[in-house]
Amino acid sequence: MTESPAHTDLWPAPTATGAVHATVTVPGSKSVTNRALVLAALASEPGWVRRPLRSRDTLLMAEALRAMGVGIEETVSSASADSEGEAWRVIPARLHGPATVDVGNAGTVMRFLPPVAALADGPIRFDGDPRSYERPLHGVIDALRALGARIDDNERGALPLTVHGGGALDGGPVEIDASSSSQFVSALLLSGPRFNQGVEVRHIGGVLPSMPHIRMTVDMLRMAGAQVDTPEAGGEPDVWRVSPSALLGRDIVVEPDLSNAAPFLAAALVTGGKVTIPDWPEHTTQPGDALRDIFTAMGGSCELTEAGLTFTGTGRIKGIDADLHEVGELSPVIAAVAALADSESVLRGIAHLRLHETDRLAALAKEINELGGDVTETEDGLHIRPRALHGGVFHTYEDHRLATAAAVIGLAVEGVQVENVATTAKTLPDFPALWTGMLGPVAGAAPAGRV
Ligand SMILES: O=C(O)C1=C[C@@H](OP(=O)(O)O)[C@@H](O)[C@H](O)C1
Ligand SMILES: C=C(OP(=O)(O)O)C(=O)O
Repeated sequence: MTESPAHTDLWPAPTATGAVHATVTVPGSKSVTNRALVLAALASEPGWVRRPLRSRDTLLMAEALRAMGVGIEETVSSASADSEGEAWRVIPARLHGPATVDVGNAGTVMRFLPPVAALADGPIRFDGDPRSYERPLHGVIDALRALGARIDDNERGALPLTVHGGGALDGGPVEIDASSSSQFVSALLLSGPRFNQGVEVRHIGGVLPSMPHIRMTVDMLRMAGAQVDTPEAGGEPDVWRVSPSALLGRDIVVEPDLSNAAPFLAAALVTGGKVTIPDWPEHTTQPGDALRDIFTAMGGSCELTEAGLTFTGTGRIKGIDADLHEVGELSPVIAAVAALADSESVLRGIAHLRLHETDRLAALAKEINELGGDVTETEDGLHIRPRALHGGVFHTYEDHRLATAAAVIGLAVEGVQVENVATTAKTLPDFPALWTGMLGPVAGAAPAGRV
C-alpha cells in the first residue's frame, strides 16, 4: 500500500439516526461513459453520449480525446421527463499529435487510450498521478508493440510513456496476460475495428478478473456496428476477435453507475431501511447488478419495479463467503458492510485489487482494524470477523471506493472521520451532498433502528 499523501481535511461521516428511507438518483456509469467516448471518437460520423458521468475520470477522458483532435461539445437541455438532460456531442476528426494526455489515476484512460494514440499521427505523451506509475500497463504496451506500434516507455513498462502514432496500425493476432486487469483486453478490443487487420486478443495468464467489464466492451462495440467474436458465442476460450470496420456514430444514453449505487444500497442494509435507485436497468453488463444477489445474501431483499431498484434491509446483517473476482470494484463497500455483520465473511478472488487505486486489501484491513475491527488479508482477499467498532480517522489513499466504504461504516459507528472525502470525485461528483441528502429530513428518517 502506498502512503496516502497527507490530507488534513476530515469529513465527519454522518451517523444514521434511524432506518434510512430514501430515493437516490445515482450519476452515470464511469465505465459506460468512457467506452462511449472512445467509440464515438473512433467512429466515422458524429454521435451523442447522453446523461454522461461528469467526474474526474470521464473529464480526463474527454480532455485527452480533445487533445488528439476530437470535438466534444457539451450541451445541456432542460431536464424534464421527456428530455435526457445533459449530453455530449462527439465529432470525430483525424487523430493527431503532438499531444499530452493526463490520465490522472483512471485505469480506463491509461489503458484505453494508448491504442487510440497508436492510430494518431504524431507523438502522444501519457502522464498521470504518482499512483498511475505503479498500475500495470505492460499488457497494453507489449501488445501494441507486437501489433506494430512505436512506444517509448521505461524499464518498468509503465507510465509515463510516449506513443509515436503512425496514423494507422497493422493489428492482427496478439497474446497478452490480462490477469492483472481486464482493461488490457477492453483497450485492445475498443480500438480493434480501426486496426488494418482488426485484432485477435488471446489471454494466456491466470484467471481474468472483471469479466462483466469485458462483456460491456463487446456489447458496446457491437452497438457501434463492430463485428466481435467471443468465447461465449462458441469461440475459443479466452480469445476475442474484432474485424476491421468503420464504427457508426451512435446516440447512447448512459446507465446510472451501479457500482456507485453500492454505498446507498448498503445504507438500507446497515440501517434496516429502504433505498430506491431510479433507472436501474433491467438488463446490463455492469458488475454492480450483482449487488442484488450479494446484498440479499447479506440480509435484505430487493425488488426491481418501474420506480427502480428498491432494496430493503431487515436490520440484521449476515456475513458472506463470496468470490468477487468478476465484480472486484464492489469489494470495498461489501467489506464495510461485512465489518458490521453479525457473522464472519470471506471475500475471495480479488488479489488484483492490490493494484487498483491503492492496495485495496491492505488499506481496508488497516483502516477497519484501526476502528477496532478484525480483518486479515488472505492471499486473494479478506477475512473479516465482526467486532464492535469505534470512531477514528479512516484514511482513503486517494481511493474513491475507500471513502464511500468509510461512509457506510460511519452510518453505524459514531465518530468516523473520512480523510479526503473529495477523492470520491474520481467517479462520483458531490458524494457528500448525495449522502447527506439521503439521510436528511426530506428523505424521511424513520424511528431508530439497529444503529
Ligand atoms: O473496464 C472498466 O471499466 C473497469 C474494469 C475493472 O478493472 P480491472 O479489471 O482492472 O479490475 C474495474 O475494476 C474498473 O473499475 C473499471
Ligand atoms: C478500479 C477502479 O478504477 P479504474 O478505472 O481506475 O481501474 C474502480 O473504479 O474501482
